[in-house]
Amino acid sequence: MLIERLTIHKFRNIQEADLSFSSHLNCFVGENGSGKTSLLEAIYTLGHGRAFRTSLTARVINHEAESFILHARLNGVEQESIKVGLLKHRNGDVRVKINEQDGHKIAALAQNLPMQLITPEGFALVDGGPKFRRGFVDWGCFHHFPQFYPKWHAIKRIVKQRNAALKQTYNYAQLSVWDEELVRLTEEVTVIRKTYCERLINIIHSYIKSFLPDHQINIQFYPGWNVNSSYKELLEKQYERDKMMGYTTLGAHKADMRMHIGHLPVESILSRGQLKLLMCALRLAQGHFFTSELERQCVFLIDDFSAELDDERKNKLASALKNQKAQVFITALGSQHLTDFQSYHEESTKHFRVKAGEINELNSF
Ligand SMILES: Nc1ncnc2c1ncn2[C@@H]1O[C@H](COP(=O)(O)OP(=O)(O)OP(=O)(O)O)[C@@H](O)[C@H]1O
Repeated sequence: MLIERLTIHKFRNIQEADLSFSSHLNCFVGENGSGKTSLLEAIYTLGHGRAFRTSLTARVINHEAESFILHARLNGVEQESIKVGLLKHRNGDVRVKINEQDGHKIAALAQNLPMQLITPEGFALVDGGPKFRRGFVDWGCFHHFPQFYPKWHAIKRIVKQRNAALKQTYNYAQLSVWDEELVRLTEEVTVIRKTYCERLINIIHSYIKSFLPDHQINIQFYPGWNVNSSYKELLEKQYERDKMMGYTTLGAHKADMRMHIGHLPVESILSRGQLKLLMCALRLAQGHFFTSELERQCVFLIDDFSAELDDERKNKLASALKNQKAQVFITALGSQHLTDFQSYHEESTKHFRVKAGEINELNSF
């Protein structure tokens, strides 16, 4: 769904804001430290329950306030509008409202507001550890397969218990109490991840073809162990090693979406700008998947867009977003950094100036 209207109360340096958005392109321009990224973080928080630069609520509540409140009216194609709200207090209280009804879980916000984030912090998706790509894959699985998260949470709980047990003087027979359930859930979660990745990787390649036509990037889902072996047998075989290491070395908690050029990981070959394009390809592919397969339009949050991309690539990215009919929120220091988005029609674009935490709509820049 898309965000039609957003109100912000006491979020970082934004004291109060009441904003109506375009369902296409929304541009925010302002000096360093004015509050542009804070605005994107407020939107992100409404879709994830937490900000992207910190998971600590206290850091995003305005210094002089006890809580922040975010409200939005969401609209989808041929769908009734939904009102969502989130309050987080310094004392740990969290309230999620949907259509004026309290008591919802954060996951309900996420279901209604699929989002993709393209920021300098997001680089970890391509040059960081497996947990970032695993999180990315799981975000797609969560939206596509409702049964995914309960199973994945159960795996994480069992692995934690198993790791604690490995540090005690258990023998393998005692550990197998956990392993039976772990194997069953791991197989189920792996089927979901694999099914999703197969579809997603095809879409990623179509974007790579456009953004990085000179590179043959091999993308493969890695389930967390060598698939030629049965996970059950492997757990038994690995027992001595796991015991020595003090944790479960193989399993769904080690899954990854590996990206290579030849035999080398992409981060050792591609330039910063190319890695940024690859990150965009991944994010666009997931957005495309949400729109085409789940019929849920995606919101894109893009911060610090101009750095590291040449004009041709910026143009391609802008066109890809336009073709996807995504709702875009983009920030820049000055309007000159947004010229690649000029292909968007004036009537489908809204302009905002951000100054010392105040956000005002303008007729144009
Ligand atoms: N909890 C908070 N309460 C009040 N102000 C805060 C809080 N956290 C951060 N700030 C301030 O909010 C301001 C806006 O930060 P933000 O990151 O949104 O700026 P920006 O416009 O994106 O800047 P840049 O262009 O440099 O990235 C900063 O001056 C920061 O010190």
